[in-house]
Amino acid sequence: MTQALDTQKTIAIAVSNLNFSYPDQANVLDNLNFTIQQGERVGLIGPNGAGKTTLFFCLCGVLSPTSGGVQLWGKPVEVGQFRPEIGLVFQNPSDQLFSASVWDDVAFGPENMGLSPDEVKSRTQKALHLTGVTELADRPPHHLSGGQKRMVAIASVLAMHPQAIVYDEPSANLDLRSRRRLIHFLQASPETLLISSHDLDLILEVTSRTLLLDSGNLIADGSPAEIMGNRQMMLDHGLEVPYPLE
Ligand SMILES: Nc1ncnc2c1ncn2[C@@H]1O[C@H](COP(=O)(O)OP(=O)(O)OP(=O)(O)O)[C@@H](O)[C@H]1O
Repeated sequence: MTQALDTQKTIAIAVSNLNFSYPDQANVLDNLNFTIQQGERVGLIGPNGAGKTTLFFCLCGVLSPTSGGVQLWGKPVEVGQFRPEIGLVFQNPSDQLFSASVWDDVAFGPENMGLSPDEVKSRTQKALHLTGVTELADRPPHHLSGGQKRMVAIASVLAMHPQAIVYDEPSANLDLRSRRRLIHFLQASPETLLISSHDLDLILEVTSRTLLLDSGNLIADGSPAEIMGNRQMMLDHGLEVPYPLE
């Protein structure tokens, strides 16, 4: 009994019989089942339109599944209910940044969690420091470069102290130096991570388990080498074996 409870405690994300259809697009997610253990670092790969972003929106309660569901640490996700234990870094950081200054954007989450002004300040400072954007604190987010916006968007999520973070295409539009910095940052991140990307080298460097999604179906779930090194399977799903696995 105790052992069963302990095992359950370590499951951070549980997806059960998850189906999702948009009003004009049926079966975008087709009966997905998987769990992610606390502390795991998982890469989600798949061609354009596979359903990766839709899955992330279901995990974070932005979209309500057509049937089935998601549990975070054993508690069902309800659409629209704020779950501070999971954070979502959007594909386009501009979708996440809306305040007059970087500081205000990063402080927004902790403020809305009802934390004391001292705690909000301390979390904001720490998140800006961790992401290396302290010097941008007074700048308007819409004046920043793509790479700077990305790190501010990550800071705004970190300030809420989530235990799991879902990153949607985190290296999109980053130059080589910013991408390398992001990879180092992700490698040092202590949270449970689920990262979707077409940048398979990043997935290889940062994660230790790969989920392959295509047409809303979970095609494969295994080690990065086993999945991304499988030339035929990668080709069948519009992907290529990343260079280090060739
Ligand atoms: N708001 C929407 N309304 C209707 N259909 C949508 C909507 N958003 C996405 N879709 C459709 O759902 C499917 C999955 O899209 P989704 O954005 O989840 O895929 P993705 O794997 O994240 O793709 P990409 O790699 O191109 O970002 C696609 O066929 C897409 O056209």
